Amino acid sequence: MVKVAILGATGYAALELIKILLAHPEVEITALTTRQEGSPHVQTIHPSLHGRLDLTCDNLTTDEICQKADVVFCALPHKASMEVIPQLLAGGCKVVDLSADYRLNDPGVYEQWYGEVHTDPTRLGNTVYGLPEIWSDRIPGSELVANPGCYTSTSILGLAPLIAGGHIEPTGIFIDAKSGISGAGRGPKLTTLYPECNESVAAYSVGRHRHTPEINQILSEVGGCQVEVVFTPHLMPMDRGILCSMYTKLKSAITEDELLDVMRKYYSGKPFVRIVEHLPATKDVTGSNFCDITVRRVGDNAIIFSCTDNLIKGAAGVAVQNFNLVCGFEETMGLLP
Ligand SMILES: NC(=O)C1=CN([C@@H]2O[C@H](COP(=O)(O)OP(=O)(O)OC[C@H]3O[C@@H](n4cnc5c(N)ncnc54)[C@H](OP(=O)(O)O)[C@@H]3O)[C@@H](O)[C@H]2O)C=CC1
Ligand SMILES: CC(=O)N[C@@H](CCC(=O)OP(=O)(O)O)C(=O)O
Repeated sequence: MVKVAILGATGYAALELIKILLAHPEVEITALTTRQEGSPHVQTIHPSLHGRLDLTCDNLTTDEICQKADVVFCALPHKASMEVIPQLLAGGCKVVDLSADYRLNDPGVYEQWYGEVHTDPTRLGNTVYGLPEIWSDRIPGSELVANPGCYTSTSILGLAPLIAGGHIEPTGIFIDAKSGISGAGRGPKLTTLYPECNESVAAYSVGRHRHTPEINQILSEVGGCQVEVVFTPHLMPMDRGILCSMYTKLKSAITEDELLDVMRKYYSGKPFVRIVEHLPATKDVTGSNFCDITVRRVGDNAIIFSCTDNLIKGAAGVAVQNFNLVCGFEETMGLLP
Protein backbone atom coordinates (compact mmCIF):
# COMPACT_ATOMS: atom_id res chain seq x y z
CA MET A 1 0.00 0.00 0.00
CA VAL A 2 1.22 3.49 -0.83
CA LYS A 3 0.87 5.97 2.03
CA VAL A 4 -0.66 9.17 0.75
CA ALA A 5 -1.03 12.69 2.19
CA ILE A 6 -3.37 15.35 0.83
CA LEU A 7 -2.47 18.98 1.45
CA GLY A 8 -5.28 21.54 1.38
CA ALA A 9 -7.66 18.77 2.48
CA THR A 10 -10.49 21.18 3.27
CA GLY A 11 -10.86 22.22 -0.39
CA TYR A 12 -13.00 20.99 -3.27
CA ALA A 13 -10.25 19.22 -5.24
CA ALA A 14 -9.11 17.44 -2.06
CA LEU A 15 -12.64 16.17 -1.37
CA GLU A 16 -12.74 14.55 -4.81
CA LEU A 17 -9.25 13.14 -4.27
CA ILE A 18 -10.29 11.59 -0.97
CA LYS A 19 -13.38 10.01 -2.56
CA ILE A 20 -11.37 8.51 -5.41
CA LEU A 21 -8.50 7.34 -3.19
CA LEU A 22 -10.85 5.66 -0.69
CA ALA A 23 -11.79 3.28 -3.52
CA HIS A 24 -8.19 2.83 -4.74
CA PRO A 25 -6.92 -0.66 -3.91
CA GLU A 26 -3.27 0.37 -3.46
CA VAL A 27 -3.69 3.52 -1.36
CA GLU A 28 -3.85 4.26 2.34
CA ILE A 29 -4.63 7.90 3.16
CA THR A 30 -2.39 8.67 6.13
CA ALA A 31 -2.44 12.48 6.44
CA LEU A 32 -4.70 15.41 5.62
CA THR A 33 -3.60 19.00 6.16
CA THR A 34 -5.20 22.34 6.92
CA ARG A 35 -3.97 25.64 8.31
CA GLN A 36 -6.86 25.53 10.78
CA GLU A 37 -6.00 24.87 14.41
CA GLY A 38 -7.84 22.27 16.47
CA SER A 39 -7.46 19.33 14.05
CA PRO A 40 -11.05 19.13 12.79
CA HIS A 41 -12.25 15.66 11.77
CA VAL A 42 -12.46 15.29 8.01
CA GLN A 43 -16.15 14.42 8.22
CA THR A 44 -16.81 17.74 9.96
CA ILE A 45 -15.11 19.53 7.08
CA HIS A 46 -16.71 17.34 4.38
CA PRO A 47 -20.01 15.90 5.68
CA SER A 48 -20.34 13.72 2.56
CA LEU A 49 -17.43 11.66 3.97
CA HIS A 50 -19.37 10.76 7.12
CA GLY A 51 -18.33 7.27 8.21
CA ARG A 52 -15.92 6.83 5.30
CA LEU A 53 -12.58 7.99 6.72
CA ASP A 54 -11.53 8.30 10.36
CA LEU A 55 -8.85 10.97 10.07
CA THR A 56 -8.38 14.53 11.30
CA CYS A 57 -7.10 17.44 9.24
CA ASP A 58 -3.94 18.71 10.89
CA ASN A 59 -1.62 21.68 10.63
CA LEU A 60 1.46 19.55 9.89
CA THR A 61 5.03 20.56 9.16
CA THR A 62 6.67 19.26 6.00
CA ASP A 63 8.85 16.95 8.16
CA GLU A 64 5.74 15.44 9.74
CA ILE A 65 4.16 14.96 6.31
CA CYS A 66 7.29 13.20 5.03
CA GLN A 67 7.21 10.85 8.02
CA LYS A 68 3.59 9.89 7.32
CA ALA A 69 3.50 9.63 3.53
CA ASP A 70 5.32 8.29 0.46
CA VAL A 71 3.34 10.37 -2.04
CA VAL A 72 1.81 13.81 -1.49
CA PHE A 73 -1.09 15.32 -3.43
CA CYS A 74 -0.62 19.05 -3.08
CA ALA A 75 -4.09 20.63 -3.46
CA LEU A 76 -2.99 24.06 -2.26
CA PRO A 77 -3.39 27.28 -4.24
CA HIS A 78 -0.53 28.35 -6.48
CA LYS A 79 2.24 30.22 -4.60
CA ALA A 80 1.49 28.15 -1.47
CA SER A 81 2.57 24.99 -3.32
CA MET A 82 6.06 26.13 -4.24
CA GLU A 83 6.67 27.07 -0.61
CA VAL A 84 6.37 23.43 0.54
CA ILE A 85 7.18 21.25 -2.46
CA PRO A 86 11.00 21.63 -2.39
CA GLN A 87 11.03 20.46 1.26
CA LEU A 88 8.70 17.54 0.52
CA LEU A 89 10.95 16.39 -2.33
CA ALA A 90 14.05 16.81 -0.15
CA GLY A 91 12.29 14.69 2.47
CA GLY A 92 11.90 11.83 -0.02
CA CYS A 93 8.24 12.23 -0.98
CA LYS A 94 6.94 12.08 -4.51
CA VAL A 95 4.51 14.90 -5.28
CA VAL A 96 1.57 15.42 -7.59
CA ASP A 97 0.95 19.18 -7.55
CA LEU A 98 -2.55 20.30 -8.49
CA SER A 99 -1.58 23.97 -8.52
CA ALA A 100 -0.07 25.94 -11.38
CA ASP A 101 3.33 26.41 -9.75
CA TYR A 102 5.32 23.92 -11.85
CA ARG A 103 3.38 23.92 -15.14
CA LEU A 104 5.15 26.71 -17.02
CA ASN A 105 8.67 26.33 -18.36
CA ASP A 106 9.84 29.90 -17.93
CA PRO A 107 10.10 31.72 -14.56
CA GLY A 108 9.67 35.05 -16.41
CA VAL A 109 6.37 33.91 -17.90
CA TYR A 110 5.25 32.73 -14.45
CA GLU A 111 6.05 36.15 -12.98
CA GLN A 112 4.24 37.92 -15.83
CA TRP A 113 0.99 35.93 -15.46
CA TYR A 114 0.98 35.17 -11.72
CA GLY A 115 2.44 38.46 -10.49
CA GLU A 116 4.96 36.71 -8.21
CA VAL A 117 8.61 35.79 -8.48
CA HIS A 118 8.95 32.00 -8.62
CA THR A 119 10.84 30.80 -5.55
CA ASP A 120 11.88 27.42 -7.04
CA PRO A 121 12.76 28.46 -10.61
CA THR A 122 15.25 25.70 -11.41
CA ARG A 123 12.45 23.13 -11.41
CA LEU A 124 10.52 25.05 -14.09
CA GLY A 125 11.16 23.44 -17.44
CA ASN A 126 12.36 20.28 -15.69
CA THR A 127 9.03 19.15 -14.28
CA VAL A 128 6.82 16.79 -16.25
CA TYR A 129 3.45 18.22 -17.32
CA GLY A 130 0.90 15.66 -16.21
CA LEU A 131 -1.33 15.19 -19.21
CA PRO A 132 -1.12 11.40 -19.60
CA GLU A 133 -3.00 11.30 -22.90
CA ILE A 134 -0.09 13.17 -24.45
CA TRP A 135 2.96 12.35 -22.33
CA SER A 136 2.27 9.11 -20.48
CA ASP A 137 5.85 8.00 -21.29
CA ARG A 138 7.34 10.96 -19.38
CA ILE A 139 5.38 10.51 -16.15
CA PRO A 140 6.37 7.05 -14.76
CA GLY A 141 8.90 7.36 -11.94
CA SER A 142 8.80 11.19 -11.82
CA GLU A 143 9.39 12.71 -8.39
CA LEU A 144 7.18 15.73 -9.18
CA VAL A 145 4.26 15.96 -11.60
CA ALA A 146 2.60 19.27 -12.49
CA ASN A 147 -1.10 18.50 -12.86
CA PRO A 148 -2.64 20.59 -15.66
CA GLY A 149 -5.25 23.29 -15.12
CA CYS A 150 -8.90 22.37 -15.68
CA TYR A 151 -9.58 24.77 -18.57
CA THR A 152 -6.16 23.92 -19.90
CA SER A 153 -6.56 20.16 -20.11
CA THR A 154 -10.05 20.48 -21.60
CA SER A 155 -8.74 22.85 -24.28
CA ILE A 156 -5.50 20.99 -25.02
CA LEU A 157 -7.15 17.58 -25.29
CA GLY A 158 -9.62 18.97 -27.83
CA LEU A 159 -7.05 20.79 -29.95
CA ALA A 160 -3.99 18.50 -29.75
CA PRO A 161 -4.92 15.96 -32.46
CA LEU A 162 -5.61 18.61 -35.11
CA ILE A 163 -2.58 20.70 -34.11
CA ALA A 164 -0.30 17.64 -34.12
CA GLY A 165 -1.64 16.58 -37.52
CA GLY A 166 -1.19 20.08 -38.97
CA HIS A 167 -4.89 20.29 -39.91
CA ILE A 168 -5.63 23.70 -38.36
CA GLU A 169 -3.91 27.08 -38.35
CA PRO A 170 -1.80 27.34 -35.16
CA THR A 171 -2.71 30.99 -34.51
CA GLY A 172 -6.07 32.70 -34.26
CA ILE A 173 -7.63 29.82 -32.33
CA PHE A 174 -10.55 31.14 -30.27
CA ILE A 175 -11.42 29.20 -27.12
CA ASP A 176 -14.81 30.01 -25.60
CA ALA A 177 -14.66 28.24 -22.24
CA LYS A 178 -17.41 27.82 -19.66
CA SER A 179 -16.90 26.56 -16.12
CA GLY A 180 -19.02 25.64 -13.12
CA ILE A 181 -18.47 27.66 -9.95
CA SER A 182 -16.50 24.94 -8.11
CA GLY A 183 -13.63 25.80 -10.47
CA ALA A 184 -13.06 28.86 -8.30
CA GLY A 185 -12.44 26.77 -5.17
CA ARG A 186 -14.25 26.62 -1.83
CA GLY A 187 -12.98 29.87 -0.34
CA PRO A 188 -15.56 32.68 -0.21
CA LYS A 189 -15.24 35.34 -2.91
CA LEU A 190 -17.64 38.09 -3.93
CA THR A 191 -17.90 36.81 -7.51
CA THR A 192 -18.90 33.30 -6.47
CA LEU A 193 -21.55 34.24 -3.90
CA TYR A 194 -24.91 32.70 -4.85
CA PRO A 195 -26.74 35.98 -5.57
CA GLU A 196 -23.85 37.17 -7.74
CA CYS A 197 -23.58 34.17 -10.04
CA ASN A 198 -26.89 32.27 -9.88
CA GLU A 199 -29.06 32.77 -13.00
CA SER A 200 -26.24 34.74 -14.61
CA VAL A 201 -23.41 34.14 -17.09
CA ALA A 202 -20.42 36.40 -17.57
CA ALA A 203 -16.97 36.31 -19.12
CA TYR A 204 -13.97 37.19 -16.96
CA SER A 205 -10.21 37.74 -17.23
CA VAL A 206 -10.58 38.41 -20.97
CA GLY A 207 -7.15 38.47 -22.62
CA ARG A 208 -5.38 37.94 -19.31
CA HIS A 209 -6.37 34.56 -17.93
CA ARG A 210 -3.33 32.66 -16.64
CA HIS A 211 -4.28 29.48 -18.50
CA THR A 212 -3.47 31.21 -21.83
CA PRO A 213 0.35 30.79 -21.62
CA GLU A 214 -0.10 27.23 -20.34
CA ILE A 215 -2.26 26.25 -23.33
CA ASN A 216 0.11 27.98 -25.75
CA GLN A 217 3.18 26.33 -24.21
CA ILE A 218 1.83 22.80 -24.38
CA LEU A 219 0.19 23.05 -27.80
CA SER A 220 3.34 24.64 -29.25
CA GLU A 221 5.28 21.61 -28.08
CA VAL A 222 2.63 19.22 -29.42
CA GLY A 223 2.55 20.96 -32.82
CA GLY A 224 6.22 21.81 -33.12
CA CYS A 225 5.26 25.40 -34.02
CA GLN A 226 4.19 28.58 -32.23
CA VAL A 227 0.54 28.14 -31.19
CA GLU A 228 -1.41 31.17 -30.02
CA VAL A 229 -4.92 30.98 -28.64
CA VAL A 230 -7.41 33.63 -27.61
CA PHE A 231 -8.86 32.21 -24.41
CA THR A 232 -12.07 33.58 -22.90
CA PRO A 233 -13.47 31.90 -19.75
CA HIS A 234 -17.06 32.28 -18.55
CA LEU A 235 -18.54 31.51 -15.17
CA MET A 236 -21.69 29.38 -15.47
CA PRO A 237 -24.42 28.99 -12.86
CA MET A 238 -23.75 25.30 -12.26
CA ASP A 239 -21.71 23.41 -9.64
CA ARG A 240 -19.20 21.72 -11.89
CA GLY A 241 -18.20 20.98 -15.47
CA ILE A 242 -16.29 22.68 -18.28
CA LEU A 243 -17.27 23.04 -21.91
CA CYS A 244 -14.76 24.52 -24.36
CA SER A 245 -16.06 25.51 -27.80
CA MET A 246 -12.99 26.16 -29.94
CA TYR A 247 -13.05 27.98 -33.26
CA THR A 248 -10.20 27.26 -35.68
CA LYS A 249 -9.32 27.75 -39.38
CA LEU A 250 -8.78 24.55 -41.37
CA LYS A 251 -5.66 24.30 -43.51
CA SER A 252 -6.99 21.68 -45.93
CA ALA A 253 -10.12 20.22 -47.53
CA ILE A 254 -10.43 17.49 -44.89
CA THR A 255 -13.99 16.34 -44.15
CA GLU A 256 -15.71 16.22 -40.75
CA ASP A 257 -15.56 12.40 -40.72
CA GLU A 258 -11.84 12.52 -41.47
CA LEU A 259 -11.31 15.01 -38.64
CA LEU A 260 -13.10 12.65 -36.26
CA ASP A 261 -10.87 9.82 -37.50
CA VAL A 262 -7.75 11.88 -36.83
CA MET A 263 -8.99 12.38 -33.25
CA ARG A 264 -9.86 8.69 -32.78
CA LYS A 265 -6.42 7.59 -33.97
CA TYR A 266 -4.63 10.16 -31.78
CA TYR A 267 -6.42 8.88 -28.68
CA SER A 268 -6.42 5.20 -29.58
CA GLY A 269 -5.74 3.22 -26.39
CA LYS A 270 -6.38 6.25 -24.16
CA PRO A 271 -9.13 5.17 -21.78
CA PHE A 272 -10.33 8.57 -20.61
CA VAL A 273 -10.82 10.41 -23.89
CA ARG A 274 -14.04 9.63 -25.75
CA ILE A 275 -14.36 10.92 -29.29
CA VAL A 276 -18.11 11.24 -29.74
CA GLU A 277 -20.30 12.19 -32.69
CA HIS A 278 -22.92 14.09 -30.68
CA LEU A 279 -22.32 17.52 -29.15
CA PRO A 280 -21.10 16.74 -25.63
CA ALA A 281 -22.64 18.25 -22.52
CA THR A 282 -21.08 18.79 -19.11
CA LYS A 283 -23.61 16.41 -17.55
CA ASP A 284 -22.24 13.55 -19.70
CA VAL A 285 -18.96 13.63 -17.77
CA THR A 286 -20.08 14.75 -14.31
CA GLY A 287 -18.30 12.74 -11.63
CA SER A 288 -16.14 10.89 -14.16
CA ASN A 289 -12.58 11.14 -15.43
CA PHE A 290 -13.71 11.28 -19.06
CA CYS A 291 -13.07 14.05 -21.54
CA ASP A 292 -15.67 13.97 -24.32
CA ILE A 293 -14.67 15.58 -27.61
CA THR A 294 -16.21 16.14 -31.02
CA VAL A 295 -15.72 18.38 -34.05
CA ARG A 296 -17.90 20.10 -36.63
CA ARG A 297 -16.77 21.46 -39.98
CA VAL A 298 -18.51 24.77 -40.79
CA GLY A 299 -17.22 26.25 -44.06
CA ASP A 300 -13.44 26.50 -43.74
CA ASN A 301 -13.59 26.28 -39.97
CA ALA A 302 -13.35 23.38 -37.56
CA ILE A 303 -15.27 23.94 -34.33
CA ILE A 304 -14.08 21.59 -31.60
CA PHE A 305 -16.15 20.86 -28.50
CA SER A 306 -14.43 19.42 -25.43
CA CYS A 307 -16.04 18.66 -22.09
CA THR A 308 -14.75 17.60 -18.64
CA ASP A 309 -15.68 17.65 -14.99
CA ASN A 310 -13.31 20.35 -13.71
CA LEU A 311 -12.93 18.60 -10.34
CA ILE A 312 -12.21 15.13 -11.79
CA LYS A 313 -10.51 15.09 -15.21
CA GLY A 314 -9.62 18.75 -14.54
CA ALA A 315 -8.07 18.08 -11.11
CA ALA A 316 -8.44 15.03 -8.82
CA GLY A 317 -9.00 12.37 -11.49
CA VAL A 318 -6.01 13.28 -13.62
CA ALA A 319 -3.97 13.60 -10.40
CA VAL A 320 -4.77 9.95 -9.60
CA GLN A 321 -4.00 8.99 -13.23
CA ASN A 322 -0.60 10.64 -12.75
CA PHE A 323 -0.14 8.99 -9.35
CA ASN A 324 -0.85 5.58 -10.93
CA LEU A 325 1.76 6.18 -13.62
CA VAL A 326 4.33 7.47 -11.11
CA CYS A 327 3.85 4.39 -8.93
CA GLY A 328 3.72 1.86 -11.78
CA PHE A 329 0.04 0.96 -11.37
CA GLU A 330 -2.53 0.59 -14.16
CA GLU A 331 -3.38 4.11 -15.35
CA THR A 332 -7.09 3.49 -14.75
CA MET A 333 -6.77 2.08 -11.21
CA GLY A 334 -9.46 3.57 -8.96
CA LEU A 335 -10.84 5.68 -11.77
CA LEU A 336 -13.25 3.39 -13.61
CA PRO A 337 -16.24 2.36 -11.47
N1 LIG B 1 -11.36 23.68 -8.33
C1 LIG B 1 -10.99 23.22 -9.52
O1 LIG B 1 -11.82 22.93 -10.39
C2 LIG B 1 -9.55 23.01 -9.83
C3 LIG B 1 -8.55 23.36 -8.93
N2 LIG B 1 -7.23 23.21 -9.29
C4 LIG B 1 -6.17 23.61 -8.41
O2 LIG B 1 -6.16 22.73 -7.28
C5 LIG B 1 -5.76 23.45 -6.11
C6 LIG B 1 -6.87 23.31 -5.07
O3 LIG B 1 -8.05 23.86 -5.62
P1 LIG B 1 -9.43 23.87 -4.85
O4 LIG B 1 -9.59 22.64 -4.08
O5 LIG B 1 -10.44 24.27 -5.83
O6 LIG B 1 -9.18 25.08 -3.85
P2 LIG B 1 -9.90 25.37 -2.46
O7 LIG B 1 -9.79 26.83 -2.24
O8 LIG B 1 -11.23 24.72 -2.44
O9 LIG B 1 -8.96 24.60 -1.42
C7 LIG B 1 -7.61 24.90 -1.23
C8 LIG B 1 -7.26 24.66 0.23
O10 LIG B 1 -5.91 25.06 0.46
C9 LIG B 1 -5.80 25.70 1.71
N3 LIG B 1 -5.14 26.99 1.51
C10 LIG B 1 -5.65 28.10 0.97
N4 LIG B 1 -4.72 29.08 0.91
C11 LIG B 1 -3.60 28.56 1.44
C12 LIG B 1 -2.32 29.07 1.70
N5 LIG B 1 -1.98 30.32 1.38
N6 LIG B 1 -1.40 28.27 2.28
C13 LIG B 1 -1.72 27.02 2.62
N7 LIG B 1 -2.96 26.48 2.42
C14 LIG B 1 -3.87 27.25 1.83
C15 LIG B 1 -7.18 25.94 2.25
O11 LIG B 1 -7.37 25.11 3.36
P3 LIG B 1 -7.29 25.67 4.88
O12 LIG B 1 -7.88 27.04 4.86
O13 LIG B 1 -8.12 24.65 5.61
O14 LIG B 1 -5.86 25.64 5.24
C16 LIG B 1 -8.11 25.50 1.15
O15 LIG B 1 -9.20 24.74 1.62
C17 LIG B 1 -5.51 24.88 -6.55
O16 LIG B 1 -4.15 25.06 -6.85
C18 LIG B 1 -6.34 25.00 -7.82
O17 LIG B 1 -5.86 25.98 -8.66
C19 LIG B 1 -6.86 22.67 -10.49
C20 LIG B 1 -7.81 22.30 -11.41
C21 LIG B 1 -9.23 22.45 -11.14
C1 LIG C 1 -14.24 29.09 -12.45
C2 LIG C 1 -12.87 29.53 -12.03
O1 LIG C 1 -12.72 30.51 -11.33
N1 LIG C 1 -11.85 28.79 -12.44
C3 LIG C 1 -10.48 29.10 -12.10
C4 LIG C 1 -9.53 28.14 -12.74
C5 LIG C 1 -9.54 26.85 -12.10
C6 LIG C 1 -8.22 26.21 -11.87
O2 LIG C 1 -8.19 25.39 -11.06
O3 LIG C 1 -7.11 26.56 -12.45
P1 LIG C 1 -5.65 26.47 -11.82
O4 LIG C 1 -5.43 25.09 -11.34
O5 LIG C 1 -4.73 26.81 -12.89
O6 LIG C 1 -5.63 27.43 -10.70
C7 LIG C 1 -10.05 30.46 -12.60
O7 LIG C 1 -10.49 30.90 -13.64
O8 LIG C 1 -9.16 31.01 -11.96
